[in-house]
Amino acid sequence: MSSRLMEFQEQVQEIAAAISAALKLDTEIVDETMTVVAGTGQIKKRINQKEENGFKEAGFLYGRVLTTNRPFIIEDARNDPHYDPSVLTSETEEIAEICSPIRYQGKAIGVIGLLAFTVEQQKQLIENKYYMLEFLGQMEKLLAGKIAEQEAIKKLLLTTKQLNTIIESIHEGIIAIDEVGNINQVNPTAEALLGQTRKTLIGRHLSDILPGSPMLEVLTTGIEYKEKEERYEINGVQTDFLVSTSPIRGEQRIIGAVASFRKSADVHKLAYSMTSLQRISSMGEVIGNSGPLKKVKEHALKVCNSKSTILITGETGTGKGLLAMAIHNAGNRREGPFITINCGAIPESLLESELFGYDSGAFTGASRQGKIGKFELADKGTIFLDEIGDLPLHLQIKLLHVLQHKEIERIGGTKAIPINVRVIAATNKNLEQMVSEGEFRADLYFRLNVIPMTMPSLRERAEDIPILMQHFLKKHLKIANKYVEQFEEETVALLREYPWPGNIRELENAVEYAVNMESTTRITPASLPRRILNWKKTKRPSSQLSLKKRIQIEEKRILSQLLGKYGTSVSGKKLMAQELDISLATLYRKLEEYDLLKYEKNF
Ligand SMILES: Nc1ncnc2c1ncn2[C@@H]1O[C@H](COP(=O)(O)OP(=O)(O)OP(=O)(O)O)[C@@H](O)[C@H]1O
Repeated sequence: MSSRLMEFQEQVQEIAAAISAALKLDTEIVDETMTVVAGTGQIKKRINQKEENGFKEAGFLYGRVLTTNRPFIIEDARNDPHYDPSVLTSETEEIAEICSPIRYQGKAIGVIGLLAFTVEQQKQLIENKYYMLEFLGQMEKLLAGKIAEQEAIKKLLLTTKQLNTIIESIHEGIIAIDEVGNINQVNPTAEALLGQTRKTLIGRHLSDILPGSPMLEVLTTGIEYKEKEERYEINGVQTDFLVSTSPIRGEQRIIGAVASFRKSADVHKLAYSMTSLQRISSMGEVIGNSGPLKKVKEHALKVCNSKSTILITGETGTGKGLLAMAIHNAGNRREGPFITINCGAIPESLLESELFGYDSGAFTGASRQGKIGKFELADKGTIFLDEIGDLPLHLQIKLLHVLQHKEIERIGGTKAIPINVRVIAATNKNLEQMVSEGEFRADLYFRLNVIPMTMPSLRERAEDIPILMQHFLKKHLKIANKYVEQFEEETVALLREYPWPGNIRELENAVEYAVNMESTTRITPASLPRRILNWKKTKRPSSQLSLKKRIQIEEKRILSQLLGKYGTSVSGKKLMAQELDISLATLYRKLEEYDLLKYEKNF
């Protein structure tokens, strides 16, 4: 690191030359390392060399000035034991010198010396020594002033650089305008949000870029505002921003304003991701290895990157919501939001604004700033419309419009907002029947049903029950902080037989209940919910079923298993028929009889 004096060597040299010219003596200026920073006449050749070998402690002249922080007058250098001994060997030829420390903030940071090389100069120096000391004092002040100025500039440059780095890297758009409203600074985020480069923005009047911006009013009122929702057309698209603006005050008046802004939708998304309890769910979390479930999962992985609408049907609690989330997380939208809306759980009067949002002042009581809807929130992600069968008819029309035109209109809004959202809908209702009864629009049904999927009921995938039981046991032992080793065999047998009308949700609840009730280390049937125990009591034991029924149960089990093995393509069915040694027609009849053809939808 160079010394303070070295940092502006050029100016120091100018001062040295000015002193020399005024006093007709050679001038030498050294820094605290005793390196010659500037010099005139004979000293010039010593510039950048060290005086007294740079050794302050030797106690020679400059070392003494620096360590004692006071001036010295040497009237006869050759006979002064404290002068640099190099004069004795005639390496240096000065014969008298007056020198004074250069102080900055009280500390000696260098020495300024006036040197006499001739007897005449020596005489002049001795005669005017006090005047010269006084003069050196003035020069010292001048140098200290220069250093202070230089340091202030350095500090300012550093602060400006730091501020610029902050502005450049910040994730909010920043625009600064001058006192007449011309843009004089923008950061890269502002360029991205406004869809224009710095080159095209700087120098333009703000009203050309953001017409009607209240930022201009701040120039006259001087009143700042925070987080105001403002709408501008950016490259032909209506975009809402949250803007905060502050005036920049000069000595007497406002000399500009600076605004920071973000896209409203991004702010909402951030708030959503920070507050949502949404779990990360992958296809691996859809537990089960049974043929029917495996097929669904394989199908889901095939369509996860497509933009087409998926309609998942299946009984309540079969994992439709879980599958939707897993599809989202497996696909190329996984970085985007996954937004769920339960069309059956939200009062009809609120559902429309929940889905589509509303503009400020759309209706009495509407918040002044308007509200973003779930479709906008799901931009670049997936919206999961659960219980779609409960969507009222008038909203079915609106949803159809959204699916067809890929844009939404907020309630009370005048402009269409384009959206990029993948729709996954789910229902446990029979939509086809609802369509035939006029309760669900046929056109919407077909729009939704582009990729149909059916979640099998737990009864149809009973072989998954043990693995699900283990999964939920582990989960709820952890939550309840309990220790239970296993299920009693009798418990497993009972849970495998139970028909599970509430499917996996009911199974999970049963395991959770049992974990809480059980006081031994194995889960006994007695700890199961009463409903399941009562079912056992009232049910006819399987051993009492007729032979025909028992054969049917076994036949269905074999058929489902082979469907899982060969798939439902025609060639798969041919192989199945071959293995079972029956005709293809008989196989079809049996699949129909046992309601097994519906899995075709999953392929
Ligand atoms: N295969 C599975 N593996 C693990 N957990 C599952 C599985 N399927 C469902 N679950 C769990 O069961 C519960 C019910 O699932 P989900 O809510 O997805 O069902 P649903 O079919 O959407 O129900 P509804 O029709 O009532 O909305 C959830 O807690 C879910 O995590």
